[in-house]
Amino acid sequence: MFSKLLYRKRTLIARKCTQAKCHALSKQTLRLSSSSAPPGNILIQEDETVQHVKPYSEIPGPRAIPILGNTWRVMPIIGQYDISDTAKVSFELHREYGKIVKLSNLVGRPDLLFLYDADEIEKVYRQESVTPFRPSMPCLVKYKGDVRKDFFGTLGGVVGVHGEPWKKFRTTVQKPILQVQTVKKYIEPIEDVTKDFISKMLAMKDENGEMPSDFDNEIHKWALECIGRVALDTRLGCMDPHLPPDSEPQKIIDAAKYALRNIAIMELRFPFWRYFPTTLWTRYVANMDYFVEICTKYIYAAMERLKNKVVKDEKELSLIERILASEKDPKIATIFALDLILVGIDTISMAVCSILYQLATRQEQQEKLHEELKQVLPDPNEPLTAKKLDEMVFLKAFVKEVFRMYSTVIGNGRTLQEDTILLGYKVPKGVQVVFPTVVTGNMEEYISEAHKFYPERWIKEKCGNHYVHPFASLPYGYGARMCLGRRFADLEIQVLLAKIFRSYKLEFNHKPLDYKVTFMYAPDGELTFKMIDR
Ligand code: HEM
Repeated sequence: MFSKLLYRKRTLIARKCTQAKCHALSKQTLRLSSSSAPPGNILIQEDETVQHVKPYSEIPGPRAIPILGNTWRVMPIIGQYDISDTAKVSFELHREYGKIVKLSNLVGRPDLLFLYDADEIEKVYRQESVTPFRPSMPCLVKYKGDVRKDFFGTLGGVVGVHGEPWKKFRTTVQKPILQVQTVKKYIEPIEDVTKDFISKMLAMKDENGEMPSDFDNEIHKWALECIGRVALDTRLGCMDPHLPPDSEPQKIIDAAKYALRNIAIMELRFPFWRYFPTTLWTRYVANMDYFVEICTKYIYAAMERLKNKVVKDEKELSLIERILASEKDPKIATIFALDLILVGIDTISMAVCSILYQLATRQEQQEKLHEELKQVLPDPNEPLTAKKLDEMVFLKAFVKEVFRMYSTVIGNGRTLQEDTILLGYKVPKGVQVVFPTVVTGNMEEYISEAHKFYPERWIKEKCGNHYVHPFASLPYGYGARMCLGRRFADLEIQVLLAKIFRSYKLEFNHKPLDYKVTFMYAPDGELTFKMIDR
């Protein structure tokens, strides 16, 4: 039995969607923490309708079986949900159970609560504390806090770290990495990397003018070269046309893929790795150790360079040099670099795979982009500037539309820090709430003509009556824990698209590809784009 609760619900409020500059209708309800709630099981809305607050146990969802709970559902062969296709699972749960779905009794982890209501997602985000808890990566928590406690000590970084230690670290690094001035300094270096990448693409064309079957790995190399320039202050040499499989860059890419792409398996299937060193866990640790070694090597080299540098103004310093100059302990820069490299390769690479595939299969839209680029860059060889990037309005809208329709990160989430009423159910603290943006970003209720690929919906002057709920599609998350690399991710994507599509056309003349989740949601198959001179 649960106690009786009584509270007021705010009425619907119509408001302009700030993100899309289009109007969105949103309703908000008040949070009800167990301590502040008056007793009762009735919820009175401002329009005086009465609704009952239902217990957590009544939330619909797949039924758990004894001993194996719901874990069996994600097991190979016997499970009904394929863990490698979490996007499909997200759609299936919504179709079968509605806007709130509970996956309970998962062995070794808290319940997962899938929430498909943008207003309620907004509520959870807006009510989060100054130390939001993103439920992710217990394997990384074990690695940083247990296996390599000797290295990390009390400095865990930001990824997989929570509470005060997270806040302290994030406060130290957030200002430099999110400052527009810092990001602008990297336009030229990122453009240099991208020019090298395009030369490489031209050299890679086969007799049909197509990219090789492992072109996605080439995109990973471009992404690593960019992030290496930002987080390690070095050019790692990924653009070398003859990189052997055991080269340092390829080993970093493989390690990042391994660390991220096995997370779902380690977290959702029976967590044997918690109790004894499984093969998966042993390889995970070896990969993470490799990251520690690489980051230590390059950050100490950057520190040595800085010692011999005559600096007149802080503005002359790179991102890493700023952190090294302001923090006594070089481990802060090393652990920061490790977090950025760990999550900054696969995310952006898969986003780029998806965006290029969408452009290559939407020739009309690609022409619009080319026309815009011709206007902003009449001379294709003139260097990019912040002002020119600002003027690429259609380019940015196209990227947002890909993120909305094919959400690269299929969802985000928060562990509730307090009991909360969600869609009329009393959800206890500790439950992990999942926001499946891959589904909410495609719901007609929140996005007009959601099924239509329409980049203009993101352009104020062109969106007409289209509305976008501001919490239906949040590619970089929201609030104090929002993506730390978002400014660099946007910059890298913009530079790449501007450089390719100003001078070349991409086509994809093969069977359409399905989307699938590895760690990110991206086209599943060979990206053999045909590259044609303009
Ligand atoms: C298109 C590419 C990317 C997407 C879609 C993306 C998306 C996200 C999302 C959804 C989160 C969780 C935010 C939240 O909990 O509210 C996140 C966190 C994070 N991202 Fe990104 N990201 C991308 C690229 C990058 C890159 C390139 C870097 C590094 C340079 C990066 C670094 C981080 C870090 C460090 C966090 C953890 C922040 C924290 O917990 O305090 N991301 N990202």
